[in-house]
This record gives sequence, structure tokens and C-alpha cells, in this order.
Amino acid sequence: MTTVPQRHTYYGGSTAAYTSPRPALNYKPKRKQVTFGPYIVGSTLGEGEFGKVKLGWSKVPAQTTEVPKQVAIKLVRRDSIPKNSEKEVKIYREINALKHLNHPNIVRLEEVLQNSKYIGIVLEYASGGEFYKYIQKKRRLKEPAACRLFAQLISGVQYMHSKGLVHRDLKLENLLLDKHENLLITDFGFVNEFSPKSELMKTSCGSPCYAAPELVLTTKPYEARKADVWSCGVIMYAMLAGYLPWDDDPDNPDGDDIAKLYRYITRTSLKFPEYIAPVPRDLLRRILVSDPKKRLSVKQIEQHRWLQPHAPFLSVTPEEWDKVVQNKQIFRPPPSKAGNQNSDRPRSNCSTSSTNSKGEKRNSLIMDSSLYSQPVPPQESQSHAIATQSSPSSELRQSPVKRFNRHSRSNSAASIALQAVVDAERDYHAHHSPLPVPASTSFQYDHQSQNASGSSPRMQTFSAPKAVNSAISSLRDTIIIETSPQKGAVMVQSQRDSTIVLTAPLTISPGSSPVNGGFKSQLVNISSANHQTTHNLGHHRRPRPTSYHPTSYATFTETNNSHTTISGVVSPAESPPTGEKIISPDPSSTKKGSPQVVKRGSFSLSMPSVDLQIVAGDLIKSDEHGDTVTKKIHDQVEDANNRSETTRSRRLSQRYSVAYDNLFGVVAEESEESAIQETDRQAREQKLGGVTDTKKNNSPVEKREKKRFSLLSFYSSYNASKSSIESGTMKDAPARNVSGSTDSRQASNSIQKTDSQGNSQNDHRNVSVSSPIQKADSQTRSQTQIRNTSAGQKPASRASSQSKSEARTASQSSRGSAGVQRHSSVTGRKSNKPPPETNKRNNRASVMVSSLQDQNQPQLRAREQSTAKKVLDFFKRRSMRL
Ligand SMILES: Nc1ncnc2c1ncn2[C@@H]1O[C@H](COP(=O)(O)OP(=O)(O)OP(=O)(O)O)[C@@H](O)[C@H]1O
Repeated sequence: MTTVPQRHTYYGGSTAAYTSPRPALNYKPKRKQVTFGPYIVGSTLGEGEFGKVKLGWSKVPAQTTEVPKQVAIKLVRRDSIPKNSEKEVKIYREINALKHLNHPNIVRLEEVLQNSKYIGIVLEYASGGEFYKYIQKKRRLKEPAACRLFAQLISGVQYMHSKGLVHRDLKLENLLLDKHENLLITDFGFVNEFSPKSELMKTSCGSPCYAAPELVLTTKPYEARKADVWSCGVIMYAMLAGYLPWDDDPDNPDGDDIAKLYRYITRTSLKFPEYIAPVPRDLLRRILVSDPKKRLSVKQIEQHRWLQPHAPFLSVTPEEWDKVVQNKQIFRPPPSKAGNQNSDRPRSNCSTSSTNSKGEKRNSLIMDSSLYSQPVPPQESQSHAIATQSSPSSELRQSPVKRFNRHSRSNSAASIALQAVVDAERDYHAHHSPLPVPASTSFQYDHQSQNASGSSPRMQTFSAPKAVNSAISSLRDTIIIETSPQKGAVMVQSQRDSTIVLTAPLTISPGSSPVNGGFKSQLVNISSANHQTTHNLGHHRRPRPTSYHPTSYATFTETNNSHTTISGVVSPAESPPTGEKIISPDPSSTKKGSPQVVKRGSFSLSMPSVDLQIVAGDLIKSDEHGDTVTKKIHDQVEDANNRSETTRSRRLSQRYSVAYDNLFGVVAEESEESAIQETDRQAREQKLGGVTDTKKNNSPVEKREKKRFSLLSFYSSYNASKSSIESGTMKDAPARNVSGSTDSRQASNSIQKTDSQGNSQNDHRNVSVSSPIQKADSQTRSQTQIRNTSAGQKPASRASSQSKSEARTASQSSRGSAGVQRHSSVTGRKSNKPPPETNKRNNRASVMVSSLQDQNQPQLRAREQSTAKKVLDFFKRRSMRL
């Protein structure tokens, strides 16, 4: 018998593995599918406050040509959300809001699944990835692209405002892209309702860089929609400029004094880089107005000249969106190659995590301590009162947020600050007599009609009337009209049994929509066949609660056989409308093993109960194989949460990756143990330098999971533009400064590349800081280049060879002035320093170069690392929520 020699690739190291017995040639590691309800669970797409967001795809029956639908599943551990906590209400608010939003630029909620351990919020999969990374990759957007995306943002915001909802945390990090680079607004955790009559809100939300000044500087209630408008302006500026506005206060270079930051914003006129054209500048000047009364409204923005190319799109009314999206006449197409979706995502170099690489909590803002010390009664202010810094009370220092939210992000200074405000409000309410109970807005939902609609939406051929066609054609690739039944088919498949149809509970009667009679009536005709919802919006409209008081929900429970329904409330502002019946699930449906389908009940974002089944209504399903799924998911997520740095976690990532790769291939069953053994074996081989699976070693999943947050590109772009603005021309700048600023954007880019490609094994390490230090040869190159750079002119040919040194320079260009001075004194390099007033960051950049030259000195290297941490903290603070 002849033995067939095995073919291996030798990568060096011991030959022991090379000669060791190998499995058969056709050996293919078998993987076990991890499932959650009707979805196969894949790799981790991202991580947020509530846990991991996993890629999932619907199981399709064998022998069918059906394309599995990809989804993003936000897995929330049930035991991580204590009853009546802020976290719990936040989740349910998000579900509640998404459930009623049907807009192509708002992430779609597919369904809510639960088993005994997890709540799975199944969302539309945004395969284009995170928007801020997209901008980072492109440095900045060209005007037509920015205009298109901004129109989408405004359309989505206008839509949610029309539903009485405000997002309150609009920022680049909360925008995703679909495969066709359409914008998707996500993360509705801070969403709130407003009443047209009384829409002022008191609780400040958002992130410092995106929050409207009135949220921070005043103690008065603010107009929430105008606050959203401000955030849109900041986003628009970032799209066009590639960096954030008002980031250049010399007195507050790190921007960590929020009060100063906002005083600067209100007193300093908006500066634009020269490449932003006059028309968008004009719009930005009208949006980024400190006085909310003078700030444009969303409607006015839509009418601005800059958005005229997208006027037809913007003229589609919310009601029309409801109808069009409900009836699935407009889709983004299903992915042509589902297996490539994952790799389509931009590489993740960044993280918005509020902890540093070691999991330490980042530095607090000044604002935080003010909040601790000065909780203001709600009628006076729930806004962030900026006051002198003082230490928090011991009670508040032991904020429940620490107890409840174990996730790193939840422990951020920003979250604690927010919690402090909320606590202050709660305490106030606890000691004051309740306000009169207002009427509630209630959305009644006709379940039966949804059954009818759920039965046959799949083959809806788009037959939009002229007006819609013209609106949609104006979008070009913004919205793709889906004539293929694929997506509908998948949705029907997953919804048939539970009548899950994602609809807004509005019935638009013919004639109620103001635009284009033909369009309107046809839409109504189309929809009326399938949807008969009742709508009593307006009849029960009540003043909305203006703030969120998690623990003012003094719930009472009614035990109904085996099922407990939380249905009570103390907070009068949040109380249900009179006569509104909260539908409890049928107790029989809660028995183990059977799906829990709860009829959709009344809806109000401020619904007192935070019972998932009431919140999610018939969107929620329990998995048939609860225990099995629980165990599997539990294993996966536990590992990822608690042992993310361990080998086991890496092995699991590899398994997800392989499972994903094998989506259309044979995914054979195998016990978990043997899968782990297999990955163990691979790890051993790798260690020995023997046969390795290069594909797995370079798993994109692993890279994606190594998120780091960096606004370096914004910041660096800013440097470049600021240099050009302030110095007139780059030629006037000293050579070293030019090196530090002109190339910084490119450098930042190269940092990202290095990060994602070369340092995939170094979890949570900011490569932009650490990797240059390790390379003495690059250092020498850097010095040479700096010497050679003259009068601000850098030959293009040098660009690529300089990437490492540029990366180094850029990464260090953001250091604070204190660090600069320290380094200067240590290295004694003062002669070539520009005057401090000229450009502080140029100054920094030049000192960075000096510091590079001294990196071979151990003590300086140590100092370098501590400064690096400051840099990291600086950028992390940029994404921090108020
Ligand atoms: N629909 C989606 N498609 C693709 N990726 C997604 C989707 N939703 C979330 N993600 C990824 O998961 C990450 C975390 O999601 P998300 O921000 O919604 O979680 P979260 O718990 O609400 O976080 P936070 O509230 O702290 O921002 C996102 O940054 C994104 O990378």
C-alpha cells in the first residue's frame, strides 16, 4: 500500500510538527453551528454597552435556493439588566422606538428573541460598517457623497421627529452603513418622546462633541429636536472636513474641560477648511448656531440649497415612508454573496470603549464631578450644570450604575455622570408631590390585520407611482428598489408563524398625506389591502415626560399564574393612559419549549412597564430549544465577555469565522469539545512553527474584534487645515512642523493599516503609539526625512516610505502641551520650536520628533508610554457621552 505524502507549508521552527502524524488529506475541521432561535450566530460585529452584537443569518431549509438573511443580533444577558434599572429601560426604549420606525435610513428591528439567559435584539445587518470608520478611511467625504448621506440623515431624523421621537445621541459612532453605503441611524438607547406642545426636555444626553451648547451651558429645558439638529450639523461638518468643529481651543487643547469647550463653541465663529464650498458652509453656519431659536429646523434644512439635489427624496413624507417600507416596496437588495459580507466591513481599528487597553476606567471629565456635587432639582435643571469641581458625595460615588452596569462602557465617567443626573431627578421626584397625570399617547395595534398582512407580503412588486419613482430615482443608489422577492421571502419565512411585521402603527387615511395626491392614494391602496391599523395618535397625546427616571418607576407586579406582568408605575408622567390595557401574555404560552408570542399591545415609549414581553409585543419570541441555545450562547458570550483575552476566546472567534466561511458549504456537526481540541491542536502546531492554517491566523474576525477608537484622522486633518489657515501657506511653516502636520492625515491612515494588518495579535494596544517605539530603524528614517523636509514641501514619492515615521509623528502630534514642554526640557530641543501662539500642535509635532530621537533611552521610553496613555485618554474622551 502506498502512502500519499502530505503537503504542508513549512513556516520555520521545529520540524517536530512537520513530521508528526497528520490527519487524512481530505481532513476538514468540522464545526458546530451556534444558533439563537432561527438564526445561526456568527462573528462579533461590535460591542456596546449591553454586550456583543453578533452577525447572524437565518437558517434556510436545505435544498432551497433561498438566500439566508443576514442580521445583527444584539445579545443582552438578562441577568446583566437589573429590574427597573436605567439599563433595562434603555433597552426597552430602544426596542419600543425601533418597533415603530420604518425608514430606510433607520436601522430596522427584525424581531426580539429571548431565552432564559439572553434577550436577542435582531436588527438589520449594516454590512457597510461604522460610518466614522468610513470617513476615517476616506479622510473626508467629497461633497456629493456628503450631501447624499446628509440628506439621508436628515430624512431619518425628520421621520423620527415626525413620530414624536428624538434621538438625543446622534453622532458618527451611532451611524452605520449598509452595503450600498446608505446611512443607517442606530442606537436608540437615549431616544425620548416629545409632545409638540411641550417638547422641552431636561435630561442632557449625547456626547460632548456633538451635544448642543444649550444642553451644557444652560440649566433650562431644551428643545430636543433642535439639539438633534445641532448634532446633525456636527456630523455634516465632520463628513466634509474630516474632523470635528471647535477642536482648537488653545486654552483647552484636550477639550476635557467641557464648560470651556462650550464657552469656546459659543464665542468662536465656525472655521472652515478651504476645501468646504460656500453653499455647505452656509448651511453649516445656519445649523451650528448656539442659539437654538436661531438654529434651522429640520424642515428648513431640507429646503436649503445644498440639499436641493435630493429634494424629491426629502419630500417623501413620514407616512409615505411608513407605507413604502411596511409594504417592503423599497429594499436594499439582499447580499449577492452572503459569505463576503463580513469581509466587506471596514477593518476595525477603533473603539468607542470608555476604558483603556487594560480595561481601566478612563479619566473623568470635570463635568462629572460637578454633576455629582450639584444635582439640581428637575424643575430648575436636569441639564448638566457646569460648576466648580468638587468631590462627589459618598452616596453618589457608589452610584448604582457601577453595580448594575458591569460592562466597561457603562462604567465610563460619562455613564456615571448621566446616572448621577438621573439619580438626582429620581430623588427629586421621590421627595415631591407627583405631577398631574397627563393623557398618554397610545398606539393601538390591530393584531389580526397584521396576521393578514403577514401572510402575503412577499411578492409585493414595486409599482410606485410617478412621484415615488421620481423621489427614488433621485436617490440613484441611495435606495434600491427591490423587485426580487428574496428579502420578502426570508422575512415571511421568519414571521409567518408569529405575525411579525415591522410596521408603524399609523393608519394613513387617504387624503391625510399632503404630498402628491396620486402617490398618496396609490400608496394607501397598496397598503390598505394588507394593513389595517388603527391610529389614535393625537387623541391621547399627552405632554411627554421630559426626562428619564429609571427608578421612579415604582413597579408593582401582578402574578398571573406562572407569568408575572409588571404593569404598575408611580411616575405620573410615565403612567399609561386611562383605559389603556396592557396585554399580558397568555400564561400557557410561557410553558417551556413553546415560543412565547405576545400580542402587540399599546405602545408608548414611556410605557411604565419594562417587561420585555409587553415592550416587544409580538416581536418577541422565545426559542424552542431554550436550554440548548442558552447553553451554547452562554458559553460563547460568557467566554467573550469574561475571558476575551484568553486563548479560548480566540479559538471561539476562529470557530465563528470558520462557521461563517462554511455557511454555504458543509457545516458538519461536531461536539464542542472536539472543536476546542482541534483549535488546541492548531495552536500547538502554530507554536511549534509547523503546519499552520494561515487563513485562520489572519482571521478577519479577530481583527475586527480589536477595536480601537481614534479620532486621529480628524485631529490630524485638523492640524493640516489649521496650519494652512493660520500660517497662510504651508511653506512658511518650519520644516519639522510641516512634517508633523501636513502628513498627519496620511500618517493616521497608515497607522490604521499597520494596526489592522500587522498587529492583530495585540489586543487593545494602540499601535499608533506603541509600534513606532519598537523600531529603531524607522526612527532613523524619520529623522532623516525630517531633516530632508524643507519649507513645507514633501515629495509625493516619499509619502509611502515615510508612513511609519509619519504615523509616529501623527500619533504623537496630539499630545498635550504639558507633555510637549516636558519633552522639550528633557531633550533640550528648543531652538526650532515655533512660538507657542502660532500652532500648539505643530509645536507638539516637532517635539514628538525630538522624543523619537530619544526613544532608545529606557527612561524616556517609559515616559513615552505614560504620555501615550494620555493621548489615548484624550481621544477616548472625544467619544464620551455626557
Ligand atoms: N445593525 C448592525 N449591523 C452591523 N453592526 C452593528 C449593528 N448594530 C451594531 N453593530 C455593531 O455593534 C457595535 C455596538 O452596537 P451598539 O452601539 O448598537 O451597541 P450598544 O450596546 O447600543 O452600544 P452603545 O449604546 O454603548 O453605543 C456597533 O458599534 C457596531 O459596530
